[in-house]
Amino acid sequence: MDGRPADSPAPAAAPLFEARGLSKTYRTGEVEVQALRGVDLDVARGEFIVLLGASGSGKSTLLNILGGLDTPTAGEIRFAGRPLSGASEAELTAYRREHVGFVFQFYNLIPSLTVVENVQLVTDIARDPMPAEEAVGLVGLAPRRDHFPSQLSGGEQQRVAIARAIAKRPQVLLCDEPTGALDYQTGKLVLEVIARVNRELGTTALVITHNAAIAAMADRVIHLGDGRIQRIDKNAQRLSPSELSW
Ligand SMILES: Nc1ncnc2c1ncn2[C@@H]1O[C@H](COP(=O)(O)OP(=O)(O)OP(=O)(O)O)[C@@H](O)[C@H]1O
Repeated sequence: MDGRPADSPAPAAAPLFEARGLSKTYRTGEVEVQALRGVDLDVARGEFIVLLGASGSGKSTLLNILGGLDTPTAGEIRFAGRPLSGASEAELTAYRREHVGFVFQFYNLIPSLTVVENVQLVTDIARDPMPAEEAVGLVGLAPRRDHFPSQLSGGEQQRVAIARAIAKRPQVLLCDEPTGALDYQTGKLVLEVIARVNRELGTTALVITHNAAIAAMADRVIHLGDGRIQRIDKNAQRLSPSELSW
């Protein structure tokens, strides 16, 4: 992507992500929407970041560009020192497959497969996965490993989705409103799992939420507004989800 062989070591000191002047304009017929307007951001390896902002402020657009699901209209984005902007579709697909775990509001599990089989879908094709059973254990679902999604609660299904996302040992976990469809207690359990993955596996985590209380879990809180970073708060101390209330 930048002239170095794809498997050459990245500069050790490079942040995991470096975004410079990142802009995104969507054009639908005559209508133009500027979803991002010049975002500059570095994300350190192992960081836990929460993204807050009103509906339409550009949170998902930013997350999708970081995850290689979308491309910027202008600006630069680097992952571990290598540019993602300008990468081909095939390079972005390889990047997503090897390095990025996604968790969305809805779980997208295969109904006819058990918990462990849903995770094996990923471990079967990943380069250096953990055993599917280990991922299922990490999210606390070992006793439910042979159950089907319809036999699980929403929070349990979301934990399967997290197990599926982390089983390939991605460097980054990108979560777009992971607790959006869950009640309070269940949402906390899911957040505990994301915090555990960040802590125990060192996986960098970026979490979009509408719930400002969740911000206390993060190392840094990025407030987006109108396609721009309005403010970045740093937490001196991170709280665990069990210490949060909303
Ligand atoms: N594929 C698209 N085509 C056209 N406009 C889009 C597209 N995706 C996003 N937008 C527009 O870009 C802006 C930013 O959208 P984005 O989804 O990033 O916001 P968000 O902060 O994640 O919002 P929400 O909290 O509602 O999910 C919005 O005005 C949205 O309508």
